[in-house]
Amino acid sequence: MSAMSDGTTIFAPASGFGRAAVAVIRISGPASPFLLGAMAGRLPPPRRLSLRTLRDPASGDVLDSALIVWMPGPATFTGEDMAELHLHGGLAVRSAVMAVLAAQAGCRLAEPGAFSRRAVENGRMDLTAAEGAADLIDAETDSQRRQALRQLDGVLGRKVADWRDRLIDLLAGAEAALDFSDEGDVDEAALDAALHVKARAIRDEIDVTLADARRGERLREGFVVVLSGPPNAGKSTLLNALSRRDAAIVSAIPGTTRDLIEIRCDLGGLPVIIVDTAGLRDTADPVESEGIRRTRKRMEQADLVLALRAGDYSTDEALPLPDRCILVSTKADLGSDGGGDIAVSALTGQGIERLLDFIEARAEAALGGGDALVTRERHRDGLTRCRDHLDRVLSGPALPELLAEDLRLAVRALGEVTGRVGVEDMLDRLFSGFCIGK
Ligand SMILES: Nc1nc2c(c(=O)[nH]1)N(C=O)[C@@H](CNc1ccc(C(=O)N[C@@H](CCC(=O)O)C(=O)O)cc1)CN2
Ligand SMILES: Nc1nc2c(ncn2[C@@H]2O[C@H](COP(=O)(O)OP(=O)(O)OP(=O)(O)O)[C@@H](O)[C@H]2O)c(=O)[nH]1
Ligand SMILES: [K+]
Ligand SMILES: [Mg+2]
Repeated sequence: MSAMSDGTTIFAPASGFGRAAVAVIRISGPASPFLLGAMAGRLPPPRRLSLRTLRDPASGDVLDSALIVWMPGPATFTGEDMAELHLHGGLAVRSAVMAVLAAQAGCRLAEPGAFSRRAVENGRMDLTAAEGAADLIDAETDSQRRQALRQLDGVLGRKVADWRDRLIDLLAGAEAALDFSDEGDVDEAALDAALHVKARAIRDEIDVTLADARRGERLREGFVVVLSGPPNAGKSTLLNALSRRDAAIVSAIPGTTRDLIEIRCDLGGLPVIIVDTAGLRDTADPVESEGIRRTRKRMEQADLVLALRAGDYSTDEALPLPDRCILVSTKADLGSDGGGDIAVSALTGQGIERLLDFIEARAEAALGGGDALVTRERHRDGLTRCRDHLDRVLSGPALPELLAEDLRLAVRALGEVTGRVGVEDMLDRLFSGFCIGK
C-alpha cells in the first residue's frame, strides 16, 4: 500500500503546536537513524532517553539541547525505525528543527494519521485499535477515555476477528462441498444443517452487539442538549448558568442570539454538549431567519430539547415528543409560573442543580450502562452488512454457489471493520480525521 512502500521517512510534532515546556517530534521510516546521527552525533543505545546537542548538519548551528530516543524497528509503534526528539517547547526551536528535518533527503512532514496508518499497514495494530488511539486523544471525559482505551486494547477488534475466523471456516467447508458436490459422497443436508447452526450463532452474536441503542457512537459524540424557546426566554442566561461560563451574550433585546453556541461539559464523567440557539419567532430579518433555521435543524438532531418559557407566553415552537423534550419555566424569581416540568431562575440559582441532575440522568440513560463495542458508524455499517449476508445464508435453501458468495461477502464486511481488507479511499478518509503526529 502507498504509505508503506514509498520508502519515505516522516516527521511531525506529536505534542501539538502551541508553546509548552517540552515538544516531542516523532520520526518514522528508514532514514530515522541517519537523521538522528546527523543531528545528534552517534546514536544512543536503543530506547534510552539521552541528552544531546542537536545541530543543523549543513551549517553546524546549534538548534537545541534535547532529549532524544532511538527506537530500531520492527518493535516500534509503526513497525519502522523510529526516533523522537524531546525539544524545549518553544515555537522557534520547533520550527528550526522541523526546517532542518524537511531539508533532509527522503524526509517529509507527516500528514494527519500517517503514523497510525503505517502501524496498521505494518500489522502492528488493527484499524479499530488505531481508531481507539485517536479517540483516546479526543476523549474529554472519563467515560470517553474508558471506551477509547477498551477499543485501543482490542476489545472490538478481537471480537470481529473471531467472527471472521469462524466465518472463514464455514466458507472453507462450503467451498469444499461445492468442489465435491458432483462426487456424491458428501451428505449435503447434514452439511447445510451444521453450517446453519454455526452461521446462526454468529448472526445472533452480531445482532446482540448491534442492539446497543447506539450508546458507543453517542458516547464518542456527546449527548446534545438544545435550549430553545422564544426570544428573551432566558436561553443564553441559562446556558451560562449551566456551563458556569460567560459564553453567550445576554441582553434585554429580543433576538440577541443568532449563531448556535455550543458548550462542551462534563456531567458526572459523561460528555454533554449544551447548545444555545436563536429565539424562535416570525422575522423579516434574513440573518435572524438563518439563525432560526439552524435552531430548528439542531432541535431535530438533539438528544434532549429544553423548551424554555418565561411566564406563560405562547410560541409557535414545534416541540419534539416528551421522551426528548422538557418544558422549563425560566425567571422563577419574577414569580411567573410557566407551568413547565421544572422551574429555574438563573438570577437566584433556583432549580439549576436539579436541572443539571436531570440532564445527567438522561445522558446516563442514553450513553451509560455498559460497555458498547460499536463506537462508529463505520463499525455499525460493516457489522450490519455482515449480518444481512448471514440472514440470506439462513433464509432457506439456496444454490451452493450463492451461499458461498454470501459467506464471502460476510467475511469481507468484517475484514473492512478491522482493516484486513482496505479500500484505499476509505483509509484516506479515516486517517485524515486523525491528529498530525498520530
Ligand atoms: N514518547 C512517547 N510517548 C507515548 C507514545 C509515543 O509514541 N512516544 N505513544 C504513542 O502512541 C503512546 C504509547 N504507545 C506506544 C505503543 C507502542 C510503542 C512501542 O514501541 N511498541 C513496541 C515495543 C513495546 C515494548 O516496549 O514493550 C512494540 O509494540 O513492539 C510505543 C508507544 C503514548 N505515549
Ligand atoms: N429576573 C430574571 N431575568 C432573567 C433571567 N434569565 C434571563 N433574564 C433576563 O432576560 C433577558 C433575556 O435573557 P437572554 O438570556 O438574553 O434571553 P434569550 O432567550 O437568550 O434571548 P434571545 O437570544 O434574544 O433569543 C435578559 O435581560 C436577562 O437578564 C432570570 O432567571 N431572572
Ligand atoms: K435577549
Ligand atoms: Mg440568547
